[in-house]
Amino acid sequence: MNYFNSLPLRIQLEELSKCRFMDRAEFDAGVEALKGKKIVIVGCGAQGLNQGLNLKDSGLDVSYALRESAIKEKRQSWKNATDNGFTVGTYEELIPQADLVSNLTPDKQHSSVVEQVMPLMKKGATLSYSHGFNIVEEGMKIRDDITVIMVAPKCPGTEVREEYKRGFGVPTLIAVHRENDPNGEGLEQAKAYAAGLGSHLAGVLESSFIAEVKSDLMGEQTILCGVLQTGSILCFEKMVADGIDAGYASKLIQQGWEVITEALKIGGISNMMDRLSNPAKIKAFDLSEELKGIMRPLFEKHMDDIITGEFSKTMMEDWANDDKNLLTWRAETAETAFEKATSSAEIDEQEYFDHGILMVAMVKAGVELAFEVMCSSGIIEESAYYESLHETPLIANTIARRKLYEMNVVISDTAEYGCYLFAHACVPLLKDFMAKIGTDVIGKGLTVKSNSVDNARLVEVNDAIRDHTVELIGYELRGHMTDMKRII
Ligand SMILES: NC(=O)C1=CN([C@@H]2O[C@H](COP(=O)(O)OP(=O)(O)OC[C@H]3O[C@@H](n4cnc5c(N)ncnc54)[C@H](OP(=O)(O)O)[C@@H]3O)[C@@H](O)[C@H]2O)C=CC1
Ligand SMILES: CC[C@](O)(C(C)=O)C(=O)O
Ligand SMILES: [Mg+2]
Ligand SMILES: [Mg+2]
Repeated sequence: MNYFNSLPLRIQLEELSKCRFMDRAEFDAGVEALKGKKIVIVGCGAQGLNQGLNLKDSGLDVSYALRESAIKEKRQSWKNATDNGFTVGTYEELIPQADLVSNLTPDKQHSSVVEQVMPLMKKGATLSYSHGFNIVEEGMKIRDDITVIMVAPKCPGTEVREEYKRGFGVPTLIAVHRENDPNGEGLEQAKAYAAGLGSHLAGVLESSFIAEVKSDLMGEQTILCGVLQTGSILCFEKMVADGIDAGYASKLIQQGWEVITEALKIGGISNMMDRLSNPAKIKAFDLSEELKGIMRPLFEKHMDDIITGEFSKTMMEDWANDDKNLLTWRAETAETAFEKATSSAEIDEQEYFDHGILMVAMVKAGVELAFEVMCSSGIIEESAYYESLHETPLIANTIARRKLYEMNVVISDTAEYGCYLFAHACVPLLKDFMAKIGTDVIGKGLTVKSNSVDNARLVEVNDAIRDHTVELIGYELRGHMTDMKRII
């Protein structure tokens, strides 16, 4: 039963809007609350491996419980854990001694994993998640003596590790399930876990399972993955159809998302737009306004379906149908012309902006729309910021490595499903828009020789960019991220 839908409206609204930016001083105790405790992570995939490595490097005692077949067959999860020197065992061997069990298996498996693990957990232990789907959308009930917490990095697992190694962290939402905090210790444990990941250096929000689930699903389906997938496919097809070399087009997109969104990460939409010449900025602004008009109903549909539970219902139907949609969409993505092209050509950093005006417009439109629609549904600005603007560069990093394949491997299966769902609706939606697009905004750059523009219009555009709420909250939140490391 859908837990969110079972709650009275008053509690739904309270949970949805729960979000408090935590002060760095609240983490002065570091990992103390988990020091000397046995942490057993179930699953050693994208989040499991990288979270475990950070926790171990932060001085915590981490081991991995894997299903028996993974151990017997020495599967990748077993290799991930053993190659990194962790103790690995079956549920029966490790779970009974665990003080904290972190469930980092795919969302689809949560019910079955929790049903196997729960009877083995000792009295008073803690169960942790990195995404609340199982609790919120499936209504999983956890034994009364068990504390249930969430530590959800707003980021792919690979970047959880990379940012930690750079001496930083990734913004993370923490929460305690309101039905399961028997000893009132959940928050201290979640804080210690987040500190072990390095997240306190980037910013931790004290939130709720519900706010995390609804905002996480929305971010990943739309701007974070859906828009980048849609944009990659459409921009590549357009360039090649207009005679641009496929190797150049492929590189412009594959690396372009990372270069463009690095500007976003450092200085928000304002800085990203400021990287364009005056005429190109005005062009990108106009394109993004048009894109926002076309895509807004689709963003709203995704948000509505996430809030009502319609999205989770249809995804769970696909789980029950052996992931037919997910696997078909995954295979189709592998066959797209963009995915198959080889990226070649030398491209200067500035050229990614000058020749990628449409990509800049897509990022701006996607970030603003995701942020606006999340906030209009009761999600707090800080949370909406992390799920839109902040995380986009981290996802773009994955495309820069090995295109859409890498992005879809690294993100969770839930995010991958939502990404394809969005892209399948968005690609046809933008057909007429793309028919009017020329190589001046994607591939070659504007043909104008001068940087001259009408002053009044430039002021109007700059004001609209800078006054957007995502910029105002972003300015404040980035102020807390002074340790952030540059990657370009
Ligand atoms: N991917 C990401 O970057 C993010 C993920 N999350 C959340 O983190 C959680 C983990 O996701 P993610 O890291 O993507 O997962 P992965 O798909 O990368 O890893 C899954 C791990 O679970 C194991 N596993 C799979 N099926 C089962 C099963 N039936 N029983 C036991 N173990 C199983 C796999 O090992 P094997 O098959 O060998 O047994 C593998 O080690 C999810 O809740 C997700 O929403 C949150 C933020 C970002
Ligand atoms: C972007 C998708 C994500 O929510 C994440 C990496 O934060 C996921 O589920 O993978
Ligand atoms: Mg996420
Ligand atoms: Mg997710």
